[in-house]
Amino acid sequence: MTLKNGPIIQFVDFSYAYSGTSSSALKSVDLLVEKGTFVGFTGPTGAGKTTLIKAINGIIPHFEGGKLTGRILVRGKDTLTMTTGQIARIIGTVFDDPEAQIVCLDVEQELAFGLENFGIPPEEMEERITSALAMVGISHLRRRSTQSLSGGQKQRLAIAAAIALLPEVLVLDEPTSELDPLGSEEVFKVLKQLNNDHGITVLIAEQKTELLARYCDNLVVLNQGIIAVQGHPKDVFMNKDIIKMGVGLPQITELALRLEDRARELPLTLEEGIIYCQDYLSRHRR
Ligand SMILES: Nc1ncnc2c1ncn2[C@@H]1O[C@H](COP(=O)(O)OP(=O)(O)OP(=O)(O)O)[C@@H](O)[C@H]1O
Repeated sequence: MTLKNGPIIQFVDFSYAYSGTSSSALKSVDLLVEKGTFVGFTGPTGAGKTTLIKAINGIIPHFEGGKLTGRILVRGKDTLTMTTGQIARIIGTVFDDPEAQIVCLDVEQELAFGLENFGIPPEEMEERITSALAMVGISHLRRRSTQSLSGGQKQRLAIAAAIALLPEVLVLDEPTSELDPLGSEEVFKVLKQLNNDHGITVLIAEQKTELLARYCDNLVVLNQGIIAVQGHPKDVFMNKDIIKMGVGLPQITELALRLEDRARELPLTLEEGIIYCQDYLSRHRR
């Protein structure tokens, strides 16, 4: 397969079992992520999404141990030969539980902490902190104590702390789990903006298929540790197998499938849904 911008992350026949378990959480995963793309990972609970994220940023196997075969290459280099510090220079991570990620007492310190660890000069830190907070819409919280933030605000802070480090790749494990629909949409908008304007490759594990449908260039469905389906969201949601796996379709897509089993082209977004409904009504008007 030829990629316009070349691969940034590559899984080569990668399998992994957590220590003390006999069955593999990921099985023979082959995956090529093109630099600059926005890739979503979804699948039922226990499918291996978190495991895949932890394998990309080196937590697996560097911290988790376990047994693996195959390779993961980041910018062409095997993660086994890199330290987690070296991987973190390329890959920023946001977990679903911001509590586990936030270590400082106030918002500004939280961002400064990562920048100091990366040896960013003080004169550059100010600009990075200001722009990262603005990008996720929490500039007004700069002086607040991290303990006083709501769950959603903490999630935004965790994202700001990751993007302040200007990673080439951002991996996020359900970063909108604490957010309402509007807040979730805003996070995806921010990620898309980072992807478009700064060329940051975004890899996001997420259950909210409406958002994945709207924002991803490529969608990967995991099931029982294997890549069951992957491709453009439109093609992935056309595949009926994913419903059997328990992957929820975007509501508008589900509506179209209920109206006609063989819809010509499935709508994925509200805008496409409106066009689809107008077309459906004109075809079924007596
Ligand atoms: N630390 C661990 N030790 C042993 N087994 C684990 C560990 N973490 C996850 N697993 C197992 O690995 C498999 C994949 O889990 P993983 O958390 O990657 O799935 P997931 O798709 O992220 O699920 P969810 O949507 O529920 O977060 C599951 O069978 C899970 O029970």
